[in-house]
Amino acid sequence: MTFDLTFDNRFTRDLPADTEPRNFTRQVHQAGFSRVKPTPVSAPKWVAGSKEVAELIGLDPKWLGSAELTEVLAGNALADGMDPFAMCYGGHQFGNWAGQLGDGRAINLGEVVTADEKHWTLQLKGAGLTPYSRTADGLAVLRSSVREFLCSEAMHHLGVPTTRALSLVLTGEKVLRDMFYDGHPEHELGAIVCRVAPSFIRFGNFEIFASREDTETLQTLVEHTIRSEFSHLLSEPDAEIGPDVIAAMFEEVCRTTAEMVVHWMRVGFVHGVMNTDNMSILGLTIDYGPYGWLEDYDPDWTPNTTDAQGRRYRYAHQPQIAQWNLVALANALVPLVKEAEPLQRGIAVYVEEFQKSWHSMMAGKLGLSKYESETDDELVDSLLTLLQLAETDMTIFYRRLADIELGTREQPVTLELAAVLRHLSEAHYVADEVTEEYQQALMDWMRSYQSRVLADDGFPAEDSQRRQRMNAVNPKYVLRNYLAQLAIDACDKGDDSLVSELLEVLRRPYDDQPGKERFAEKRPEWARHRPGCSMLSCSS
Ligand SMILES: Nc1ncnc2c1ncn2[C@@H]1O[C@H](COP(=O)(O)OP(=O)(O)OP(=O)(O)O)[C@@H](O)[C@H]1O
Ligand SMILES: [Mg+2]
Repeated sequence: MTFDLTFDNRFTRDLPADTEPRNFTRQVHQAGFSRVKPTPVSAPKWVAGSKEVAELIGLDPKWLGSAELTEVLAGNALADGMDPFAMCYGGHQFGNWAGQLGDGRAINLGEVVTADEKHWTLQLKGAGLTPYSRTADGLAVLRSSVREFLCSEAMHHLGVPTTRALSLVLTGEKVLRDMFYDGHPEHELGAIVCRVAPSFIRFGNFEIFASREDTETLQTLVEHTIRSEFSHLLSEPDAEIGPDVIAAMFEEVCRTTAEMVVHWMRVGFVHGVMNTDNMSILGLTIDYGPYGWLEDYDPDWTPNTTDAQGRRYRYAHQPQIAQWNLVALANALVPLVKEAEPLQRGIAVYVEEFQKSWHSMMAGKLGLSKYESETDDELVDSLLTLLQLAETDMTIFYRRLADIELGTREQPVTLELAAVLRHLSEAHYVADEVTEEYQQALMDWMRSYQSRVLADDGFPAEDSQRRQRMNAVNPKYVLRNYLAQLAIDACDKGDDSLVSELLEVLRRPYDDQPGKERFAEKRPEWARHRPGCSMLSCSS
């Protein structure tokens, strides 16, 4: 079976392979990967697929849902040209070096090469044991697979760099999970997501070889990465890969990582487990585990129950953590770059790039032509304080702010409390918190905002144009935590219609989509403390 796909497996060609052919848990040395086949499953069943991802990799969408493709994407069959393997990587977890981790339940099928010569690695998540499974079972449950599938695609359509998801299938197997780590494991439905990305190389792939002082394999991995993903940095295709090029690659990783995190901040995404093994060398969001979406704007929020104490991966801390992770990557590259200075330059680029992108992102959210530090530092700071003064839904707030008429420089609208509240009340979670003091702060801010908008020389100060600009960067539809949970509840009962409906709505997150407003509403009260809606377990 070929599905008319052509494979060109660069990773397995370029990197040294593990010489042990048997599949058992172990430390794997001086190898980039181990060849391992997905474990066959009893009753594969198609749940959902992404037509855009099929097209991206040159797969005729007619195959989506077919028995033939379901078999392959559930791990029961291989298409011609596939050469399945699990990668060896390490990582810093919650700030500590964790040693070898590796693809413990992800199995790469191979790299599809498209007519325009792009490479796309297909990877099954939850496809069975590998040498890197440690004490776990190599499997994934439907609950976490629905979350990964929907969020990958939602993030892409929001314009956030991310790995993609081609398919979601049920395996027919039961998987035992202790969701709350409280000694009450239960059987859940097993599932597999097929992820797609140009490369799944993580910071941890470099760290593992550096930690073992295996400079040779480290150099091989860096050469492979640069030749296949950063070839634009080479003066000619087979130019030698020395310290300068490696430092240039690092600088680019710093830049793309900064951009990725700014996007997260823009849409209110909290990754939840930003360990270095979950950081992509391409600046893609990877590993949709205990992630969550900010509902009320709370910079200290993290969805990950495992991180509830230290809150290392809370929303507002993500930019610093990304920098910490980049330092870990830099340390891994020191043996090849030889000196620290060029890598420190990369970190400085991260800081600069983040600051710059964050400013233009905030200006965009507010409908300003550009960020002026002199006025806008104060405007943004006071807004972020205001959003916490009364529990305020971040997504709804920015959409509704765009609707408030400010008038023009010649004819400013006189802002009235009642009118402002009419627009914004939908964003407030607790009516009692809209106190007089809050109303005062809100109106003070609204007036400064109005003067700033009307004084903006870069854009014509027309309300309708400002609304259009704001709505292009402030989504109406995000994968609210409780919506994902509703889709999971239905799916658990065999009804996958909500998964498909959400996938469809989230394809156009910035459009109004009449008839779909219920997916843009704030979190209902029942979901405030419900597991899966407000807090997520790592058990997936
Ligand atoms: N059920 C499991 N079986 C085997 N290994 C697992 C399982 N769950 C997690 N791991 C491994 O534990 C490590 C850390 O897990 P983490 O939760 O970051 O990743 P993940 O959700 O499995 O996958 P990915 O990062 O590929 O999206 C990784 O090496 C991962 O492969
Ligand atoms: Mg992971």
